[in-house]
Amino acid sequence: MATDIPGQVSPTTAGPVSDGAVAVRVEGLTRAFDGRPVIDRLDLTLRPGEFTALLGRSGCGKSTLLRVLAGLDRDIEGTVLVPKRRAVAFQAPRLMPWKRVWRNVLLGLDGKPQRDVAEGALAEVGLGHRSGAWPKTLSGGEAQRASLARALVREPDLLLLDEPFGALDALTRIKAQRLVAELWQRRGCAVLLVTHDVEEALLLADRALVMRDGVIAYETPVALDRPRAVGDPGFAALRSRLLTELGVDEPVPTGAVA
Ligand SMILES: Nc1ncnc2c1ncn2[C@@H]1O[C@H](COP(=O)(O)OP(=O)(O)OP(=O)(O)O)[C@@H](O)[C@H]1O
Repeated sequence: MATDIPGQVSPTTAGPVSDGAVAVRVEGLTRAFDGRPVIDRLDLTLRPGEFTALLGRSGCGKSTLLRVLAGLDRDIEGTVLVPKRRAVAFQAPRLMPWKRVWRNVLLGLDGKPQRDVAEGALAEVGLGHRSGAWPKTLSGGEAQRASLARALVREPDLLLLDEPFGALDALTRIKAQRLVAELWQRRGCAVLLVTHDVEEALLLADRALVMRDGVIAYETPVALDRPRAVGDPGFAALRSRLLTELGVDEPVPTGAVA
């Protein structure tokens, strides 16, 4: 199931990954820009069906890592093994304005465009009725759902999400988070979600990673029952720990004596 993304400098060999126990295996990954390594001998394993959130301060290399896993950046050293079937959705929905929504969903797929396949994916994200619409007539949330449908139609074993809710208003964002949780539970694919939002990570993920200094510097399982709520027992302790790892001090609650 795994496929190798060769680095420009000959990659080191990885162990067997097609045993079904691993969806992604990254070993000793390095990516430098202008001689400065942004990712520096990073190791990472994702299990099939696992929902993982990737946190980290701005500029730490989260998107760079995601682009490598998506196969969009091959100028790397180290070993990257990922499933062949993978899809990515970015913060900007990246719809082609001159193509109707259903054609956008099928963009880049091989074979004859099958509208019913696109409409199946659009229905899954609650957008079946907008299949024939032009992208400019969609709201921000609808465009983001179309972008998710474009990812789903690829039937990914690995879904890569780069801050897909970042530009949405608070209410639309909550709905989009619920949709992703539903899709993940239905599809059973591994998900790697890049987010700035600790609460979002804890609402959705099985495991949260913190990237720092070019590596995964901290990780924790998120062993909270689903569906989750911010007020759940255990939530606050995990949030506080993750914020500390991100170098953010939690505000002292109003009325508390510092
Ligand atoms: N194509 C590029 N050329 C040069 N530098 C780059 C390139 N892409 C990324 N970088 C640099 O690599 C570092 C990591 O960028 P990246 O976008 O991966 O960070 P990030 O953690 O996703 O940040 P943010 O949370 O702000 O989106 C930054 O310093 C960025 O300027």
